[in-house]
Amino acid sequence: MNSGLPSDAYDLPSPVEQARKIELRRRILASGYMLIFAMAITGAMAVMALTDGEMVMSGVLFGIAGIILGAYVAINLLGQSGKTPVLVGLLLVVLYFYLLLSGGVKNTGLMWAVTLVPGFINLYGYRTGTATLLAIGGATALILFYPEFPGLTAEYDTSYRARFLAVFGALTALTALLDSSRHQTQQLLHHLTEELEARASTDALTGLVNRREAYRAINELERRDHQMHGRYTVLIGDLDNFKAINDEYGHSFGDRVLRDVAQVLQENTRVGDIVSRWGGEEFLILLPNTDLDGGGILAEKLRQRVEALSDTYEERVKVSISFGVAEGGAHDDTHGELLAEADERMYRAKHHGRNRVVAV
Ligand SMILES: Nc1nc2c(ncn2[C@@H]2O[C@H](COP(=O)(O)OP(=O)(O)OP(=O)(O)O)[C@@H](O)[C@H]2O)c(=O)[nH]1
Repeated sequence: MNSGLPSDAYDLPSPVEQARKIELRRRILASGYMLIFAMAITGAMAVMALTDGEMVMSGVLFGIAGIILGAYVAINLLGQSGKTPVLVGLLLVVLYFYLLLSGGVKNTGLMWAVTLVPGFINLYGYRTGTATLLAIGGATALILFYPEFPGLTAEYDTSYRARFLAVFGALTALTALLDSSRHQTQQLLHHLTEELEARASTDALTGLVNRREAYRAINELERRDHQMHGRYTVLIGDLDNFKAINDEYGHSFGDRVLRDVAQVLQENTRVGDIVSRWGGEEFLILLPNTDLDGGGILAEKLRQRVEALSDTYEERVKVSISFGVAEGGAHDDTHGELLAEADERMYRAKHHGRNRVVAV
């Protein structure tokens, strides 16, 4: 049974998928900027240390700048991936702890933490970013307040340590708050976009795919057809004497018939098939990987099932449908010609007495 809009029938990325890809690209881009920034600052600090005669510090900082440069070049040569932000984060953490322990140039190393906070939240989002920063903050508190922590050569006085931790915590909280509201707005936008997409592609009365979406699917099938030399078939079905049904039993009964017919069409087609409401009482069914013979057999089955609907109503109504069938895949045809052919066959079915299938 075909239970609605097939996800694999035509795989254009949805706006939400596109937004997610953009978000990942943004993070990878942010990683690149962070590396360039870290390299520039570390290089500048190395030069300052050199001019102050702090040869060891200068050498280490030049070394770190070199590693960052190497990472930047490697990432660009090997191609950026979702793992890039993790690698960049690791490098930045190593640099941070080195500066914390050594004090950096003139004991200004801790200032690096100011860029670490927005940087991490930008790289990992507010949840993972905040968790990572809390872990870094905890480790920093341990290093700063553990009596004679091994490896801590920098000298910070007690109020400086306490103030640093308070600023680090406040900065993390504020940045996380800002990013979480950005995240919520983004989620809301994703949700609204999905809803709008669904509404814009669905027929409100029958729940079938609408004409706009059917066109999109035909374009996609046509594109695949050219690429993969596949074939597909279209059925155009039009309810017979529907005006008379409306006139005799009322518009809301007509609506009920339309819904029932839509359900019959969906229940008797495959998941990859696309059943759309093409117009008022007209339906278009797209059958990927199906030839004219297969399409004709299905159309005949659908015709019989629609006819059988008549017995399900208390009203003495006769519901029937006429189908025109045409096959795509003659590679010089455009879908315009294909639809015109199916339409012309459907009108011939009407002309020859209705409630029938014409496939040649
Ligand atoms: N109830 C209802 N009727 C609709 C809807 N959309 C279109 N119609 C009606 O469908 C009828 C179509 O009439 P016609 O185009 O004359 O076709 P027909 O009476 O089915 O005759 P043939 O197609 O020649 O068999 C019109 O009366 C439209 O008002 C709808 O959403 N609900």
